[in-house]
Amino acid sequence: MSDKDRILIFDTTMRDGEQSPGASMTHKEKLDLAEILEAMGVDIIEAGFPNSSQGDFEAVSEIARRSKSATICGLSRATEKDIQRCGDAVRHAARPRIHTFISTSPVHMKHKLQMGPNAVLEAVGHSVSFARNLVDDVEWSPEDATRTEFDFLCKCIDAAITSGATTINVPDTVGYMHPEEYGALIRSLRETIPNSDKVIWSTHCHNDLGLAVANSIAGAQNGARQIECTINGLGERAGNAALEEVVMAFKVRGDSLPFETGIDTTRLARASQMVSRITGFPVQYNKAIVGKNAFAHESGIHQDGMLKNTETYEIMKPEDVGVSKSSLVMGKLSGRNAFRDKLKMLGYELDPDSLNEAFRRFKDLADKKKHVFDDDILALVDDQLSAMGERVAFRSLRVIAGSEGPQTADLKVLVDGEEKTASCQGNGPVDAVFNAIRAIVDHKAKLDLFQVHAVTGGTDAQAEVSVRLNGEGVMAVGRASDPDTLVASAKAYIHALNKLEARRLKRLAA
Ligand SMILES: CC(=O)SCCNC(=O)CCNC(=O)[C@H](O)C(C)(C)COP(=O)(O)OP(=O)(O)OC[C@H]1O[C@@H](n2cnc3c(N)ncnc32)[C@H](O)[C@@H]1OP(=O)(O)O
Ligand SMILES: CC(C)C(=O)C(=O)O
Repeated sequence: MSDKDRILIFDTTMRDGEQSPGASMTHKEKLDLAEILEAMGVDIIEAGFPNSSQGDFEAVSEIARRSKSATICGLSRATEKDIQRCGDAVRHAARPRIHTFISTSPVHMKHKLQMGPNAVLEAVGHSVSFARNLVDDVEWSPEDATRTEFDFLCKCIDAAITSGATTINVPDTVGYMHPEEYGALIRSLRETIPNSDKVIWSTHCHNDLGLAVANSIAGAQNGARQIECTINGLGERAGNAALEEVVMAFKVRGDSLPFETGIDTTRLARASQMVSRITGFPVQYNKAIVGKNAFAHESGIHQDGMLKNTETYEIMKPEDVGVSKSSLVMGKLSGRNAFRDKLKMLGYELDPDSLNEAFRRFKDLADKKKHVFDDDILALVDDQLSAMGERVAFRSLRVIAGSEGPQTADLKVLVDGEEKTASCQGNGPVDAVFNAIRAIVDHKAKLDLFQVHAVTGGTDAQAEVSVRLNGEGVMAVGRASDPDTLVASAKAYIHALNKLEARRLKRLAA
């Protein structure tokens, strides 16, 4: 038996989440999402606001019909029509719940509802009793509870409990509270209101100050046993508490947060991707738990630590949230150990000198290029290995190109270790480069083929150039890559020339 207290996870992605501008979901998308949420172990799914439209009514009804284990809930104002419609939708579920609410703060009562406190108090009792006549499970929320006068809040909650509410939710509707305050509010309400132990206390925190998850946890620490949250923290304005963050906080910090949920955390990443796809809201790269970078490490010192023991920089395993593995992202901050590991993964084991040279070239490339992909590294090492021991070695190139002309290439190479330079014009920059090579290394071979490919996507992708030379019946293909197409062209030509020379010598020896 676990000694941890069970926290009910109430997902409101399809109700409060759908209130994010632009996040509306189709009938089919809601059904698919409900299936994922239920399979993940969400205890209560708030599937919509049935009286808001015929479409939402049908979606909530169908989700209720298809539900197996989860409680299916709908939201309604404190009006008979809303509550009746909500009851009609959720009644198809094995476990139906009506959630009804009314504002209790002075600003909401005066300006929005245009009702006095007594009328609101009366509406609380009436709405909850009306809902209780339709279903046994009724949740009541004082909207804007955290800006409500404490005594009035207690009166309203007392009326809701007396009228049959089974869950009391305490919304921080405008995300105004900080954790200590919110926790203290939950505790004071529980300590003040009669029969408070007969209901489940719930949190519903908005993220206007970025404190929604922290406030929800403070709520749990002070007696709340239901947390209302959404996948990816979706929701009105800055959103709600993110389900994945709350759940993983309890899982990872069980030592000091003695709570457990029924969530299968290995399904979190998939749910996040699905919500992002449905709503078209991208998940922020550095979003906790489900962001693209949540398990990615780029700097050398971190990568080195990760290679030695993943616990150095990860407090949870990526597999625990449904991400297949951590990634060491190769970039300008990567170190030699991570680079060596990456090469090993790609099938290369270089001697120390070659590794140093490859690492130097990799850092050069990373300075020029934002993302260094595996294919870039492969091209770079292939390039280096094929250039080893060659007679002609590329040193530098400066090209004048563009519409003004004349296109000119200033080339510097080493031939048998001796530096040679040439400056040549041509019919276009590539022609100028090849003319410069010909001017330095006299040869009769003809250019048979010249091809350029982008190694990866993006305008900063490396160019991979292939050059085929035909020297009196002996063919040689040279390849090289570089972010600069002209440099890659020069290197590929030189590579082909070296191969041709090696073959010619082999022939002579034979
Ligand atoms: C904090 C929250 O997230 S609350 C939930 C927000 N969700 C939604 O609003 C769901 C989508 N909403 C809708 O589809 C529509 O607003 C409806 C169907 C609910 C109501 O539509 P309408 O009847 O056209 O009213 P409208 O939206 O213009 O105004 C809201 C009315 O409800 C009243 N109202 C607001 N909350 C409550 C409440 N909890 N109980 C009773 N009345 C309420 C307002 O005072 C206003 O009344 P008025 O028309 O007499 O001024
Ligand atoms: C209706 C309640 C629960 C709500 O969404 C809020 O106050 O933010």
